[in-house]
Amino acid sequence: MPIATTNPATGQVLKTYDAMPDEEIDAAIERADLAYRQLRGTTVDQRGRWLTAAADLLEADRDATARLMTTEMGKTYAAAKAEVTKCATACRFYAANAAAFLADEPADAPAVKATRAFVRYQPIGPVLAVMPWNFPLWQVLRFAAPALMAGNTGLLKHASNVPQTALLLEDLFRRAGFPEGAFTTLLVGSDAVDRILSDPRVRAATLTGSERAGRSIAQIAGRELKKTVLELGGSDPFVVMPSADLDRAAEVATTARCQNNGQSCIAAKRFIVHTDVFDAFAERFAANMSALRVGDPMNDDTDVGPLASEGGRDEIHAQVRDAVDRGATVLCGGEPPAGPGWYYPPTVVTDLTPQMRMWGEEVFGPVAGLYRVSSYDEAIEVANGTNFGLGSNAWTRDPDEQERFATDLDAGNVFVNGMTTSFPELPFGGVKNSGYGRELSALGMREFCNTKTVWVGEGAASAGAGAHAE
Ligand SMILES: O=CCCC(=O)O
Repeated sequence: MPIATTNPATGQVLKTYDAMPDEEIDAAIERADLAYRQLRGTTVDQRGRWLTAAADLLEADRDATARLMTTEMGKTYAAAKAEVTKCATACRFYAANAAAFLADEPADAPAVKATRAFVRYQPIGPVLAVMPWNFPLWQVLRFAAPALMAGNTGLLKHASNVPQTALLLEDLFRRAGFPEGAFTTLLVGSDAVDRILSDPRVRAATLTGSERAGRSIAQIAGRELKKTVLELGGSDPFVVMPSADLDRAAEVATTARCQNNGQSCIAAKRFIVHTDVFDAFAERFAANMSALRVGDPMNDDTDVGPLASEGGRDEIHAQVRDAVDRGATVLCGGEPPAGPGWYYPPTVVTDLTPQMRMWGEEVFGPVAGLYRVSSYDEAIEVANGTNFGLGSNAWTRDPDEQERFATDLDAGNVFVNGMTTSFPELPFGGVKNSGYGRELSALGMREFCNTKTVWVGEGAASAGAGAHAE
């Protein structure tokens, strides 16, 4: 895939880049390693000041950054502005909380026959981040903010269709004051990942992307014995039970499916509805989906912009066609409009069967699958019946059912009477083929720390648990 900015609203190639040669990659890794040695010697307060400066810059440059993201991958300008704001919030969150997250944790010293025992969190070095185009700023920031606060450095291999956003990120951290090399964008293709991750100076990798990309990174990291955090695809269930507030559920379902033009790993994709309320929900949902305005992502009144690539648009249309050819029913949408741009209308498909691609595959666009079930158990069976397990949503006003869904849904996130959303305060990640490890919260920061056990016997000097935070 060429490294290029191509406007999905027009199909026009706006800017292309050559991939970095190997010598430049090696030099960047060297700078990242040197910066790590420098950064780990700074205080958490200092790093917090730099990250706060990054938040200030993000807010000051919000509109221009949002325009760039919209131009590169087609999300609506309104969504892009919200993404920038969310990134600034995450930076402030980690600037404020890193000291607590990194503080020594005292353990029960007498139980382990020590005078003192504690856990200390320390950085591990340069981390490779392989990131996707769908939230081109947020996916990177949610790795970079905790990683830099912990004293690690970052090497970014971003998706090839968002090179300018990738370069903006490097510039952001430099302008915020982080040392040269603390965060570097590598304009490279995926063929360079093996070389980068095999370098002994690179200590770990995080990837948000496809299952195929996750397997590839995990293989290299396995060979090199390096830690990985993987956030892969999802085909999130959205279960609606008879006691649900149907108007609200149908409204949130529409947002949950079509957020980011339908291209979110945690978008609700499979709508599993109890037969008692199926028709009422389906009518509301299809009406809401049909009412969404599809068009130029820069227009304020656009709800759904183009898909990020022609291939992505063709893929979801092929999934819909496959379902229809095998007997599914389209309640709305289902045909891409003529004309320039990679648009696809909000679509609802029902009468799905396990033979259809849509049943088990992730659909990465504004296309909803609607499933009828006749009991709680059947809802759980369908909801858990894919290889994915990222987010999940359950709509019920029955407190017992709420409890049961929280336990029974096989996913990294369960949202009851709401849509799956990432928050800096909450861990984020999946199970099954949706990946492993957690981003965000204290857990996300500690994924790339050495969780060091310190045991001190008789006669030791008095450094110790409680205050230390690098
Ligand atoms: O695409 C997956 C992540 C989406 C989010 O964090 O909101």
